[in-house]
Amino acid sequence: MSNFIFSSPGKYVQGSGVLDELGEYAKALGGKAFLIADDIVWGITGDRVKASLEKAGVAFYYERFNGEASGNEITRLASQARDAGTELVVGLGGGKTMDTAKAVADELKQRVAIVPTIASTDAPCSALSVIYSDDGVFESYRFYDRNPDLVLVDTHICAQAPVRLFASGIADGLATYVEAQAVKRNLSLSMVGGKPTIAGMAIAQACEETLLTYGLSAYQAVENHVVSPAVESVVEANTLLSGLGFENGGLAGAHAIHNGFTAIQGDIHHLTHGEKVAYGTLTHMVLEQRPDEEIARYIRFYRQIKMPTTLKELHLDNESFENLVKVGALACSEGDTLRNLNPTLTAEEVAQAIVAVDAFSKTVTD
Ligand SMILES: NC(=O)c1ccc[n+]([C@@H]2O[C@H](COP(=O)([O-])OP(=O)(O)OC[C@H]3O[C@@H](n4cnc5c(N)ncnc54)[C@H](O)[C@@H]3O)[C@@H](O)[C@H]2O)c1
Ligand SMILES: [Zn+2]
Repeated sequence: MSNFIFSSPGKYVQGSGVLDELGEYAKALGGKAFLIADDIVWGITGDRVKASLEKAGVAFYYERFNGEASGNEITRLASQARDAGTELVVGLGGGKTMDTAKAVADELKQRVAIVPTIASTDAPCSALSVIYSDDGVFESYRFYDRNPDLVLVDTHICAQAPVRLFASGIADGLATYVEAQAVKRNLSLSMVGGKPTIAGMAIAQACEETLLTYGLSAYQAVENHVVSPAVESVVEANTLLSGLGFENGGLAGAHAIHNGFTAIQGDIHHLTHGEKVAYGTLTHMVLEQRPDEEIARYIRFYRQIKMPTTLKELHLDNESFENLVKVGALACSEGDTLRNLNPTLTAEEVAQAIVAVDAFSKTVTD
């Protein structure tokens, strides 16, 4: 018998302007920080990060993130950090930067602080990284003993980012309760290797409720680059509730199908994690035969926040059925979570559900 397990980050701090407090919070984790960010993110945050760390007396070394959470990039950065003699890893940016920072900290057995600059995924709080090849094909999940020691989210910065990334975070968050329910129903295990706790399921449910209640007005506020109370709630749902919810509730079809999409070459590569997860969630719902009206509700909501609900919007309308079976095959692979939805599913059945989502979506009226 497995145990009930709940795992979470050491500290979560969210607020408008909170980036200026990074130094104060980081000080408790180490005296010399290794900072990872790409050029865009460093351009947005660099000066404030440096000022805040200097003020708190935390020394630092900055290294540019090259863009992919791959084994080679992790090895390169870990070796830089070793040479620089730093004690703490700080990852600033989107999901790939955070996943890389967590892996680098794991290589070095050091503490890690995560500073999301977009509310685009539920990567910040989790004790795992999604690892890709240098070319961006999904390879594996890498699990850690502990969650990040600190997650610090500046809501003002997240609201300045493109609204598409914010909507992608909402879509990633909407998958959380759908998948956790499948895990629970199938008596499967969560991402922390335990049976889902009441806490884990309640958080996943609160995530869905928050997003469906405030998601649209928050989307409109971020489109205008302002922070409203709804934006604060949705940033928390995208980041904390979704993160705790998926990890402690578990993943199933939506994310396995998202991972499957990386098997296809072409324009789908330019879509965000959340956009692919949105379609994966609808496919998951078709596979578990949710009532039409429930699926239609999700389709209408995704449309309002401009997430894809058709194969055309996924740039897969010209793809052969054979290639969709390849997506299904990758989703069905041993290391992935489709079995938590239904262990008997085949690659063909997944491909058919992908087509069925498109057919149904075209008939749903606003
Ligand atoms: N480890 C986990 O638990 C977990 C969970 C969900 C997703 N993921 C992973 O996260 C990755 C996707 O993350 P993502 O969608 O954030 O994309 P990303 O990390 O690939 O890219 C984010 C992009 O947004 C830019 N950006 C960041 N902040 C910005 C800002 N404030 N303004 C303008 N641009 C900004 C960055 O420069 C970058 O180009 C995938 O690899 C996925 O597998 C991991
Ligand atoms: Zn996700």
